Amino acid sequence: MPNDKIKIAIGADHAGFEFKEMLKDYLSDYEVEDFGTHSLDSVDYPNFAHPVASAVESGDFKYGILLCGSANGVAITANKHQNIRAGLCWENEVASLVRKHNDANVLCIPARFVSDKLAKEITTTFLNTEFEGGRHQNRVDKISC
Ligand SMILES: O=C(CO)[C@H](O)[C@H](O)[C@H](O)COP(=O)(O)O
Repeated sequence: MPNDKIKIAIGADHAGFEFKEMLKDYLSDYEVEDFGTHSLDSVDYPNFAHPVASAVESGDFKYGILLCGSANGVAITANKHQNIRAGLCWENEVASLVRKHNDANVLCIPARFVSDKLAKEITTTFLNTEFEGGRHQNRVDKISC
């Protein structure tokens, strides 16, 4: 039987490690590949943000999820990749808008600034919201330089 689950690449630094583990359990309806980190030991977020961004950029994964303390480090890193649109989401409405308006393909969650309940809600919203296209497609097309 073909596996038609949506593929998600997930990664975090030490600050996002526990939320990453929680989200992996939460996302049982998806095929989730964990790009690390695998403990609470202090690590450097680019070591995980680059591989997740590359995995999405290659087309092997539909979405990426990245977590660090503020989510700025992982978002800045992921957005260095040409075809990545990584959005920092700290509440549900922002997660909805980053899909509807920006066609984001990487969700960045600030683990030190949201509850685990909100992190789950943000993730659900992101994964279930479609890009609206239209005027937003024109703008997304102008992002690359
Ligand atoms: O890089 C970040 C901010 O842009 C992330 O929030 C990191 O998780 C944070 O910098 C880690 O800080 P720590 O003091 O080394 O735990």
